[in-house]
Amino acid sequence: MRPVGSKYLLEEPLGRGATGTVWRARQRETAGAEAAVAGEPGETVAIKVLKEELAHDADVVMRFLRERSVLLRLTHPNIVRTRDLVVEGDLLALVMDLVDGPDLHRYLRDNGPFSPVAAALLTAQIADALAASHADGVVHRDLKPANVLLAGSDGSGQMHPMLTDFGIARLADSPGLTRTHEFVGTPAYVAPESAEGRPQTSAVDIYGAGILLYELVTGRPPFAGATALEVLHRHLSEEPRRPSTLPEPLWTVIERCLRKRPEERPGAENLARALRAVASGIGAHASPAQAEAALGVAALLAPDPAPATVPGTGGDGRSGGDADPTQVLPSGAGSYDPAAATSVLPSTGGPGGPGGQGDPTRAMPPMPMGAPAGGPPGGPQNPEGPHPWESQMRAARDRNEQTQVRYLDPTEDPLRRRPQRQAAPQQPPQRPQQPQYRQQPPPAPYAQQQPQAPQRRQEPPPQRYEPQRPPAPEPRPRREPRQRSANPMKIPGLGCLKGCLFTIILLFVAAWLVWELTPLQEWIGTTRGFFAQVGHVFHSVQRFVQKLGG
Ligand SMILES: Nc1ncnc2c1ncn2[C@@H]1O[C@H](COP(=O)(O)OP(=O)(O)OP(=O)(O)O)[C@@H](O)[C@H]1O
Repeated sequence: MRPVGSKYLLEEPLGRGATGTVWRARQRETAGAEAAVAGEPGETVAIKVLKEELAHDADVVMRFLRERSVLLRLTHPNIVRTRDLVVEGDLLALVMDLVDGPDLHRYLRDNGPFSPVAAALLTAQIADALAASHADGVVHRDLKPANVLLAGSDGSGQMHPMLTDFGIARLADSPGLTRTHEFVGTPAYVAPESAEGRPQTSAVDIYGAGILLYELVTGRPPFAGATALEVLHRHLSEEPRRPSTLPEPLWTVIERCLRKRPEERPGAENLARALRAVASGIGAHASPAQAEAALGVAALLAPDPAPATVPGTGGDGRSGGDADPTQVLPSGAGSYDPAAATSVLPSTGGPGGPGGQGDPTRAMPPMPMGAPAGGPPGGPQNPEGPHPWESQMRAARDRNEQTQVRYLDPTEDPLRRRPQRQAAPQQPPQRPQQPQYRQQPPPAPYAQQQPQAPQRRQEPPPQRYEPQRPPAPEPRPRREPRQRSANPMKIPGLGCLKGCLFTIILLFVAAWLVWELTPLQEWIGTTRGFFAQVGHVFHSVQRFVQKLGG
C-alpha cells in the first residue's frame, strides 16, 4: 500500500490510461477543507495518479491548480465526482468517487450492441452530463465509451452512465509536452474542426456523443480505416452512412450530431430531450402520438446559441493563447479504436490494465519529433516544425508500410519454385465440393434487438519466424517395369510396321477374293487372272515412270 498525501492509501490498480493510472484507494483520514468531499476514514475511493511526465511539467501543475475549483464543483448525477486534487512533491492525483462497474467500452465489447431504445436512453443521460458541464463552461473534449463508467449495471436492469476524465484532456494540454513528446491515440472520435485546427467549442462533445451513439447501436464507430490518416479524412470529407436497421428518428439525431459544421449540431440539452422523445417513439409500446413526435425529432435539435468555448483553440478569440498555443487536437481526443487510451505522452510502462502497454488495441507507437511535415489537409501552418498530428499520421502510415523481413522457405518462394511433377495420390474419385455459404439470419427488427453476446475474434497463435531447413526431397517412387499389352498386334494405322504389313496383306487378299469371286473381270472386260492383272498393272506403272524419267 502506498500513501498519497497523508489522507489516502493506494490499494490496487484498477486500470491504466494514457494520462495516468487509476487506483482503488482508501481514505486514511478526513480530508481538509480544500477537498470537495471530506470523506470518512476507511471509505473507498478511486484515485487517478497522473503520469510523472505530467507531474513534472510546470505548466500542467499550474493548470491543475487553476482548474481545481472548476473540477471540484462539477457535480451531476452522470458525472463521476472529483472529491479532491492532491499536489504533493512530484505527485499529481485526482481523488474520485469509486464507480463499481465496467466502462462502456468494455461493456460493449462483452455484451454487443445496444437496442436503439437503450442506446438512446443511455446517450440521453450522457447528454445531460454534457449540458451541465457546458453550462459551467467546461468542455470534455475526450468523449468516448472508455470514459463512460457504468454504475449499477449489475443485472438490476437500470444502467447509470457516469462521465469521467473531465478536464483531463485540458490538463494534459501542455505546450511543452505536446512539442517535445508525441501523443498516441486513434482518431475515431475527433471532430472535424479539431482535426483541422479550427476553433473548438462544446460542439466537439456533441460530435463525440454522435459517434458514441452510433457505436452503441452498431458496435463500431462510423468512420474506420486501416490508418489514422484514412479515418481522419473520413471525418473531414465523408458523410456517415445510415445502417439499415436504424430507426429513422434515431438516425436523424445521429446525423445532426455528426454534421461537419459545429454550428449545425444540437446543443447538449436539446440532444438529451430529443433522444428521450426518440426512445419513447420507437419503443414497442409507443403510442401513435409518441411515434409521431419521434418522427418530428428534427425540430427539437436546435443548436446551442452560446456554446462553451475551448480556451486557446481560437473559439474564445484567443487562438494560440497562453493556455494552449500549440495543441490542435484535444489530447488524443480521437480514438480510432475506442480501447486505445487518450494520450499526449508516450507510455512508460506501469501497472497493467486496459489501455496499458500490454493492450493489443493500442494503435500507435510513440514517435520521435522532428519528422518532416505532411499533415492533414487544412492543417495549421506551424512555424516551429511539424504539428504532433502530422507526425502521428506519418507514424501510422509508416507502421502500415513496414516491410517484414522473415525467412522464406525455398519451397514457398515464388521466384525459386520450379514446377514439380508429383505422383498423383491414389484416391478414390471424389465428388466436386460445393462451396458452402453460411446462411446469415436476417437482421432483427430494431424494437426487439437484444444485446448480443460478443463474437470474439479468434486470434491466430503468434507466428514465430524461425529459419527452417528446407525439407528433404521426397524419394522418387520406383518405376514399375513397363507392362506389355496382352495383344501383341497394334491397331493398323498407328505407325506400327507390323500393323502396316498386316493391312497390306489383308487388302491384297481382299482384292484377290473380290477379283476371283465377283463379276468384276467381266465388267472390266479382261480374262487375266488376279496375279496376271496385278503384274500387268505393275508393268504399266513401270513404263509410265520410265517415260517420265526420259
Ligand atoms: N472513478 C472510477 N471508479 C472506478 N474505476 C475507474 C474510475 N475511473 C477510472 N476507472 C477505471 O480505470 C481504468 C483507467 O481509467 P483511465 O481514465 O485512466 O483510462 P482511459 O479512459 O482508458 O484512458 P484515458 O482517458 O487516459 O485515455 C478504466 O478501465 C476505468 O474503468
